Amino acid sequence: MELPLDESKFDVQFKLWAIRIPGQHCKVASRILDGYLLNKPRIKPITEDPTSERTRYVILSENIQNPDLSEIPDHKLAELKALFEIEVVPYSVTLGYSYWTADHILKQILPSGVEVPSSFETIVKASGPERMIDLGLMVAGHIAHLNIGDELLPYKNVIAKVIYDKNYPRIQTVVNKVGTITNEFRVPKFEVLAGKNDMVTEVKQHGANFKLDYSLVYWNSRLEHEHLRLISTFRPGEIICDMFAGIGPFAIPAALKGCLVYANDLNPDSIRYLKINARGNKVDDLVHAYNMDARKFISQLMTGPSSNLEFEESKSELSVEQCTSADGQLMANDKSEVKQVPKDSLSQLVTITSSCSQVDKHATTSKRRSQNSFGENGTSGIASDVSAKTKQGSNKRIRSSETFNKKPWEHVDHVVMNLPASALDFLDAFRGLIKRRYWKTSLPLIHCYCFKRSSETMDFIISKAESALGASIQDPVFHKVRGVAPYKDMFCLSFRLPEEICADDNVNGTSSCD
Ligand SMILES: C[S@@+](CC[C@H](N)C(=O)[O-])C[C@H]1O[C@@H](n2cnc3c(N)ncnc32)[C@H](O)[C@@H]1O
Repeated sequence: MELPLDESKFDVQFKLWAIRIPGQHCKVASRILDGYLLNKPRIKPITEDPTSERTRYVILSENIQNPDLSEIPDHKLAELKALFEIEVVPYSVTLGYSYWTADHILKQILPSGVEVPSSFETIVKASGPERMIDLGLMVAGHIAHLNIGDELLPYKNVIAKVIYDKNYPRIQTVVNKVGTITNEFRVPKFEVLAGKNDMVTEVKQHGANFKLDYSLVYWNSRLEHEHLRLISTFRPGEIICDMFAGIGPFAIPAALKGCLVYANDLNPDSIRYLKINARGNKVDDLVHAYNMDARKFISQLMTGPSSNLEFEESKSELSVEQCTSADGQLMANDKSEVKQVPKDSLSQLVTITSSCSQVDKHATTSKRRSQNSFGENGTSGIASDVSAKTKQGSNKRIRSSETFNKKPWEHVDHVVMNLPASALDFLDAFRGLIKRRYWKTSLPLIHCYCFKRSSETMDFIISKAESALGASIQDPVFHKVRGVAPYKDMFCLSFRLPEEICADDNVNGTSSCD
């Protein structure tokens, strides 16, 4: 059984020497003794003299072991003696649990050979975006998420307590992932090891705020840079289709940048939070949220006007605030009106936000969206904020309006598919989907996330994608997102949808893919 943490075990007493000096000489004395003073983080080497208000103690380094100060060069001592009479006194300092850093404490608790990362302190110091540190530790809002391996499981409570104690109040809940993720929503099971049992938190990423229930929806702070990278390739006014949107880490920032986003997720809780976040970030008019299987979503969205007639009709009926139930059927509107949507009807393709045909509204929205921290025109990230803020003029707004007037079976710029374990398989949904007789411009760019084992080649990944699409891919671009295991990396495969996937909608006797 795991023993409780005995904090007194970390007490370390330092027996030191100090010089008692008149208060007015503190500054000059510390200059003269530079290099010979106690040098410990957060401990001041000049301190009160408990016996007199007129004098101070200058605490000397632990390297000074003799009261005759023989380790200090004579000329420095002579300089001091010219100012005041040197009086050396014993001084003892006890540094305890509250003083030591998390990595210092964990190094002492955990078995030898277990590597405690030196970067552990980043969790304390990180004031900006969430950071990943070792021990399987990830931070989302007030939650520290551990992924403790079998070897360290006997120490899980102590590890959690140290993380909690050393990072409170920034961290208020420490959880450990239990078992492996088996559900299709990619949400782990957690046990709370320290702090309050509160899994609803808020995360800020590059100017957007995300609210989420960490126990109900997928969230991975380690994808922050990838979200930013991909979004930086979107331009204001573009139309984005996010097939596996989660709570919106692509969708919301893209909308903040002035894109129109069709965002879908199978998890009703993700869609509930996506809507909350769209509204919280004031982009609910640019984010259209859907709750269904991605294949069904993309085919209903892009097939053509016939399937979307009902899609359009259903939009006005449905609502904003809630859209939850196990099968995603039960939806409630702003005024808490609850509607039952017939299962398997086209009405499942429900937009939960206001209509995308409000062109004027979008024009102004695009203007407003330029006031955010996302880069544009392929520039990466925060550095381009300033240009995004200043450059976006009326031309862009007009262009945005025109683009937003197009239907998703006429024009989509980017399709995001972030379900790395199986997104490649979902590419079959594009076979025969787009009808050239409706489609107005070049086909969309697909950004399909996947895992690649070290035994696999890029060609193998492409051949998987091509066989799902039933067409060959030109000029594929691979971007390595991150290593997920020693022999497994996550990649983003980007390519333009090949013309061959267009439906053979040979209405007038000619191929409409021409
Ligand atoms: C890896 S997460 C990505 C979420 C988000 N795009 C991000 O970058 O953080 C994959 C998401 O796909 C959703 N999902 C899983 N299977 C799905 C399916 N068949 N259709 C639609 N969404 C699905 C999950 O609920 C989850 O939110």
